Amino acid sequence: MNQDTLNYKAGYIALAGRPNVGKSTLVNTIMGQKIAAVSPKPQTTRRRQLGILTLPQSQLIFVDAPGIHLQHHKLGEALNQTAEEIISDVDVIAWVVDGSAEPSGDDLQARDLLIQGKRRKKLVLIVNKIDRVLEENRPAVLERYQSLLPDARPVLVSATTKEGVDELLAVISDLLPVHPPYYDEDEITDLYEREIAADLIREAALKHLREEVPHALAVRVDEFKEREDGKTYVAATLFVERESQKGIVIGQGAEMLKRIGTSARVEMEKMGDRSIFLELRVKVAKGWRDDPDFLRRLGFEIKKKK
Ligand SMILES: Nc1nc2c(ncn2[C@@H]2O[C@H](COP(=O)(O)OP(=O)(O)OP(=O)(O)O)[C@@H](O)[C@H]2O)c(=O)[nH]1
Repeated sequence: MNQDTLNYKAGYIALAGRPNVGKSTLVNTIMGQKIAAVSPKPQTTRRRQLGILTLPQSQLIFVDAPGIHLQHHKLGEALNQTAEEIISDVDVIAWVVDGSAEPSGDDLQARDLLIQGKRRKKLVLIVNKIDRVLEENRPAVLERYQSLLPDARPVLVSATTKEGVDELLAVISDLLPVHPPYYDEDEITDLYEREIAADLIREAALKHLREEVPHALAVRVDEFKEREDGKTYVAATLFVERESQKGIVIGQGAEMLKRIGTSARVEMEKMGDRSIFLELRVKVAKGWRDDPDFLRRLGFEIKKKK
């Protein structure tokens, strides 16, 4: 074993914060490709998202914890529970906040959840969106958030301009335990392809449907396989709660579903650099948001790290 292998660091990092602070955008920036669903609407991240960054000296496994929020549905509970469980199972917890906004009640709620599960965890404070903050105001913004989590190592970043992102990676790498890499570089793509496909389809649906159905929509990827003609065949089901929503998702003459399919396919092709044949269908699953079995099947469960 050479020196490098002995000092290699690897670990899990939870990105936690209220919805819309830019967690998904940050993961995408760090990974340099589209991994997590990004949308201007809050609460797009419905389940555990992973981006794994393998550097020469460290492997950073990002867990994009769901936006922590209160909701009456069981889905809300599942989201909060997921966040808690993720946090108890990581090496570093990063509290992501929006530096262009004042700290809000939701921020504090997210922070309290982090502190609760803190036990021996390393903390990082990621103040995002600093491209929207004037240079001279940045120290004050940093101080305001830092006073809310004084034990954390603070970093100012912009997920959109990439400012501060290298420093962030250095700070996190520094906090990780010495550990061999958890994943081979090749393994990473296969592992998450289906999940990424489901997210891209969901994202496309949210984009086209606007306010009409979003929260009642779940996506399951049923098939994902390479075909002999070189295309990748992907079949997925969009679940809605009511017949009327099914009609909206399909649209007149299946126009809406076609539009969703095209957008999703384009994004999937961009990401994977290959041709995709995408088949979508829509099904009604009444009350799926309150059905624990359904939620579990869609991936709202915690896989323990290996
Ligand atoms: N100006 C600016 N906008 C950003 C930055 N990071 C994210 N955004 C925008 O903020 C909005 C929310 O970003 P997301 O990445 O979807 O937020 P999120 O925290 O993952 O939200 P959920 O998925 O709902 O938990 C999007 O419109 C992003 O384009 C940033 O550094 N600067």
